[in-house]
Amino acid sequence: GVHVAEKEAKRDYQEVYNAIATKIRDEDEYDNYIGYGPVLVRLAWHSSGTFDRNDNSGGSFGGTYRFKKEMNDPSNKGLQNAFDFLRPIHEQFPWISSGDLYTLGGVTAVQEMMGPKIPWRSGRVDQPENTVPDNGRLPDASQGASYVRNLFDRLGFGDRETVALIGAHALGKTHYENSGYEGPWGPSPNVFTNDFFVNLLNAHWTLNTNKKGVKQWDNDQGHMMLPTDMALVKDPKYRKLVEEYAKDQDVFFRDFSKAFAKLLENNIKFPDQNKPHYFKTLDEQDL
Ligand code: HEM
Ligand SMILES: Nc1c(Br)cnc2ccccc12
Repeated sequence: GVHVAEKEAKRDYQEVYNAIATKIRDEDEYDNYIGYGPVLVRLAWHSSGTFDRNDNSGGSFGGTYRFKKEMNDPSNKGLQNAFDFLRPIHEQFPWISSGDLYTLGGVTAVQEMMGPKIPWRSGRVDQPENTVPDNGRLPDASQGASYVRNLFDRLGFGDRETVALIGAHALGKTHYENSGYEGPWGPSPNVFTNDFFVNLLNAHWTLNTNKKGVKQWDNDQGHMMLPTDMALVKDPKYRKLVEEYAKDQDVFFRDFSKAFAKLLENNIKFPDQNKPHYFKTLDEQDL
């Protein structure tokens, strides 16, 4: 059922943001100098993406990613790097819940990679191991548009929100050992832009079967797209939205911010007194 967030305690969440942001800035060598930003965004998404609006199960509230059943979900391969990155932050701020930490990590990463401000509320409360949702709720990359539409409908999202959210694939890369997809990183691996949409529309894509027998799209500049990425230009309704975001990065940023905040708060009711935080970036604080 829907969880009720606990009333916000007198805590300095900007301090936690700054600790995460400083660590992202310092540890820049991870993943061939892409850094930890993208994998932190993916952890926030995967810890929230287990939500099912049909029975109000899953979602970020209980921080259940910390249990091996969820950590070992094949869909979560590679996210251990984000979990290990956040461990010393959790030791420094033991009062923050796992769910608040995983989602705050994603918000910090988006903002420090020059993405839009993401409003964030505290109050998630760790839940016990017997509340871990079943594996298999996170999306399969080999599928087409109708699968994507159904999966994001289960998460409570329409077409606009779905296309905006998948725009996060401008960040980071696929890793053979994690998902069976291999690709040199995208056009802007650690800077948040609308390049994913520009790339989708402008490059010449060919479908290849890689060494693991997995089908992926490759282009002449060495970028790759997943079948579910390509579905966004094959489906006429999605394609309209891809064209809109490719033309206007500000509209993409506005829609992404709303959808990402909603994703991280699915299945949670927040008390009115828990106001959304709009965190300052390190640059804005001259740190
Ligand atoms: C149809 C929906 C989606 C599918 C099938 C999908 C699938 C994948 C796959 C297969 C990878 C590569 C993982 C690896 O090999 O390390 C990946 C990476 C990534 N995904 Fe998605 N994803 C989806 C939606 C999203 C959404 C909604 C977000 C965030 C809002 C997101 C953020 C990321 C990021 C940032 C990476 C790069 C991680 C890294 O560089 O380590 N994805 N995704
Ligand atoms: N950089 C990416 C591009 Br460009 C296209 N698709 C992706 C899917 C997952 C992770 C990264 C990417």
